[in-house]
Amino acid sequence: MKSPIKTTILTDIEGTTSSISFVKDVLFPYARERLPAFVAAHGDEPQVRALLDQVATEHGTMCDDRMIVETLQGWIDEDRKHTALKTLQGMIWSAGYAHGDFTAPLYPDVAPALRSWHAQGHPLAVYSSGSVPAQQLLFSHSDAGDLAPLFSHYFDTEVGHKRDAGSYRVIVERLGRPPQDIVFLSDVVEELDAAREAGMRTVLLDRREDYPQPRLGDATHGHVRVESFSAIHPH
Ligand SMILES: CSCCC(=O)C(=O)COP(=O)(O)O
Ligand SMILES: [Mg+2]
Repeated sequence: MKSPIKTTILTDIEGTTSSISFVKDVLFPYARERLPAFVAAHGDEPQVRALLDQVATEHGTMCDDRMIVETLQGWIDEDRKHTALKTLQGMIWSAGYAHGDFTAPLYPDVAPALRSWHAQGHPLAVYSSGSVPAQQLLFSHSDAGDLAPLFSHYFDTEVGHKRDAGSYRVIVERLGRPPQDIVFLSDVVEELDAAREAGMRTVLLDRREDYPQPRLGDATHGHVRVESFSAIHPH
């Protein structure tokens, strides 16, 4: 008998697998503080220079490295999901993980669910504003061990922004699955709205730690709402 197609699970990171506080209070300050030294040490490397030049172009005026660093630090403070910033942050976090300055905490329900879904044959993928290398670092240095091999695909803002339906259409194309066979997990209703517009199924993660007021009724925008991965049973 032909085995049924298993739902592909596409997950967000911040507020879905990992607390907002880990990203905002650990990762972002770590990158912010080390940006000046990182740019001084690596600013002449072609890949880093190209990213810094993108920032300078966007800044609009003649910009030296000090101004570029200040611009990037301002973007970190604003939580801008800019692809060049996210790539540079990932490079700085790489050293942080390598030096053991931090590991990546996951909500306690996440690793058991990911392992179980993987064992059942569900393809797993990530879509986060953090760069693909940053996503891989996070899952390979999780408090629950190396989970990176569980995922077959990683997507970042190279496919587009998370609130644009077009980004999810690109992901559908790259996953090679019908959109209705993909379920997107996120804590942000605007992201879920965009995924639903592209035809995906959606689940709102409503984490009590990050969202003390439960989002009920109209606030869920009609998305299935759960508080834990353990309440998700894909087929
Ligand atoms: C890859 S971990 C860092 C996450 C990050 O930089 C970020 O901006 C969070 O975005 P998400 O799309 O995971 O909510
Ligand atoms: Mg999120």
